[in-house]
Amino acid sequence: MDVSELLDGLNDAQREAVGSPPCSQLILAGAGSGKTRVLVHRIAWLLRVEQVSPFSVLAVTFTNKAAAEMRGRTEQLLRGQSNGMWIGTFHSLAHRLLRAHHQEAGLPQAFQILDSDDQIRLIRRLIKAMGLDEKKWPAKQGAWFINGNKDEGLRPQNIDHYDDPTTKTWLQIYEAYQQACDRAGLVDFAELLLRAHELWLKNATLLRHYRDRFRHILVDEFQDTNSIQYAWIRILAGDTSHVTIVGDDDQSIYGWRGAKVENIQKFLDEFPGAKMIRLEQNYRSTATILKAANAVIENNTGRLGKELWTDGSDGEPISVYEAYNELDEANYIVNQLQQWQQQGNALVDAAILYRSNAQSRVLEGAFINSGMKYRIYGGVRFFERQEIKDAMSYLRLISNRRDDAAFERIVNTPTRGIGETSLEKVRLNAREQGCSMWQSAVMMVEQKLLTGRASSSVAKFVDLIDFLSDELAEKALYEKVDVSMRHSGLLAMYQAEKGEKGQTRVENLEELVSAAKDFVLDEDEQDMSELDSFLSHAALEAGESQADEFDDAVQLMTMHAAKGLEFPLVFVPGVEEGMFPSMQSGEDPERLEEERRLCYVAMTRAMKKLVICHAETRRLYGKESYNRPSRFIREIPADLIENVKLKTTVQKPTMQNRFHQESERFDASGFHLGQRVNHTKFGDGTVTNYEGSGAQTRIQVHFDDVGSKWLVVTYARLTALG
Ligand SMILES: Nc1ncnc2c1ncn2[C@@H]1O[C@H](COP(=O)(O)OP(=O)(O)OP(=O)(O)O)[C@@H](O)[C@H]1O
Ligand SMILES: [Mg+2]
Repeated sequence: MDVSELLDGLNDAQREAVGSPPCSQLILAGAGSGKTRVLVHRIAWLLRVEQVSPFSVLAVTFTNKAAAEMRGRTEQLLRGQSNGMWIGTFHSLAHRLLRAHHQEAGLPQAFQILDSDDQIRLIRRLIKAMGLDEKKWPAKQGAWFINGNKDEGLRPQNIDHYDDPTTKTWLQIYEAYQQACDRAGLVDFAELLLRAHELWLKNATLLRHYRDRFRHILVDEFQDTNSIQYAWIRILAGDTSHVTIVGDDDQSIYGWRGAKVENIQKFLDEFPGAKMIRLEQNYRSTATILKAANAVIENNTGRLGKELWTDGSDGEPISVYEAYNELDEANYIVNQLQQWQQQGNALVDAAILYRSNAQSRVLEGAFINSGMKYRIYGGVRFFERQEIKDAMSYLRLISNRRDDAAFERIVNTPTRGIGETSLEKVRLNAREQGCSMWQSAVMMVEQKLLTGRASSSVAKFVDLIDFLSDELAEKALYEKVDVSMRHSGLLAMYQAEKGEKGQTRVENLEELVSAAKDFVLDEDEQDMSELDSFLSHAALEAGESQADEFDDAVQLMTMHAAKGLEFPLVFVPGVEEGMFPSMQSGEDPERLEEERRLCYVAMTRAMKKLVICHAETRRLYGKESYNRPSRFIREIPADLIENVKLKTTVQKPTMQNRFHQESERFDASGFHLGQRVNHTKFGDGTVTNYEGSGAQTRIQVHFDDVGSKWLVVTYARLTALG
């Protein structure tokens, strides 16, 4: 057998990691040093050379996208199927386990996943039902408390409240929430992991079975595992399995969500035989990018310490663009991308990585204006869109009547004349009876506990769901989706919604039918109903694969979502104090260091060219702020930077250039962003924004006395000052 291709194209340290006999290993190395590549080759090596059965391999990665890639690349190296291997995220693997052993885990067969949005809604309702003031007890904070404790493996009874009244109340909320979830057969993301862990703690036979099976466990991005994830791997491995972990302490960016970089040290303590391998050559980035990233991360303390070098060329300097405001920044990026395209490059090779999702809106605006294609990872993802969640809720309720979150979402969507008062009665009754909303509704109709109109509306809703579930029992999955959205009136409701938005929603619903048509059960899920499997996939994979996957489009995502990925051209907008590092982290040394690691992650995604932008003023969340460039820019050695200070200019339409719009760019007689101007009525001000072109150009001026106004340049009779 020719296995040389498994080692060809690897350096010595990488070969050692890939080709050693089965053992536990820690591969600790910086960004772009080939950790993920080693992991994939290692799996292939175990299967092809060590003749390990694919059934004995469990591999964990960070996103579904990475998991799909890992499976694809392994199959390529194996020239065939990797059937039997478990590859996935912690969440998807835990989910798989719970599906297979729902009884042992104390879950109903049709249990559903509660996503974070629904989780917050449920908590909000419970807080209200407990008679607490929502302002003092925000649902989001409740979710934080609950998830944070679950990530540490803590149930309410394990948490000490030290007689602190605040903690006591949060605990009560946690308890009420857990009861509601258990009653409804709902499992949130953190619960997936906690239950999967408890399943093994409680069930020795099951644990033994899986321990015997998974003799080879491999974990990518190990620096971002939290306590429960570590515990889950630890108990599964026991003393017999070989565990390979791969990580980089400098890329630990989920501390805020409970990730523990200390798990690396813990691993070394608990697997004393583990081999430690360091990779030091970076194959991803130019020397310039690498030097810059190294210089930034050096400002952190307590690092495990790694040196990265490359024998690649210096490449281009890092561009730092000083924008006037966020619109100027977006326009600049679009311009640069147009040039990139003109040079014969593909858009898909470029990415924009931002600190916060809210930054994408302005960028999207600029892309739409210019007609350039873009794809957002993570924003409002397909399966998280309102209309999709509505449609899925019908399916969820058809599959599981106890799903209160689904019930709440659709009982009056489209409107059926079931008011908040009646619903409140149904809720109250459900609480008193300790039953689901559905049961409570049925009971109240039967016992005539609701007023006439509400009662008949609720009865109709109950009949509708019962009818759908009978009618659709034998139908194909896509028909279930199609018929339920038509019959329930959901489709008609969105068809009646006017304008672009309504149309997009209808298109999305149609897309959902196609998604159902394309859906195939995984080989290991054959014992599950197609519908349940579809619902879980939707919740777990929300949007990671998008409809327009094959279009050439710029990729937009948060820095967090970019982990493990690489792109020839990377833009990082909004690198300002208060944005990045964020306002809250500026003062707190630990959080500041996590922001710096995030900066390191963002910079090291770039292969050839890195462009950093900052704006003098920025409007975000409806507020205007004036920010200094981020300290992270100052931490980059000046000789690696090329400063760009091209302010985008606004075209001033004159009678002449209405007909020759392209011909006249701004010159000394026109306006540009930041320009001081005078208006006969409003006085002096500064140009802060513009949109449109030619005679339609509108500019926004912030007047010293009367604040911001939008003006059509042609009519505004503005004069330039200075
Ligand atoms: N020995 C090698 N020769 C040539 N290219 C390599 C080698 N090792 C890795 N690469 C390439 O370098 C790039 C980075 O590799 P990889 O993504 O595995 O790094 P990583 O350490 O996992 O990075 P990150 O920390 O960002 O996850 C990839 O394009 C990979 O194909
Ligand atoms: Mg990687």
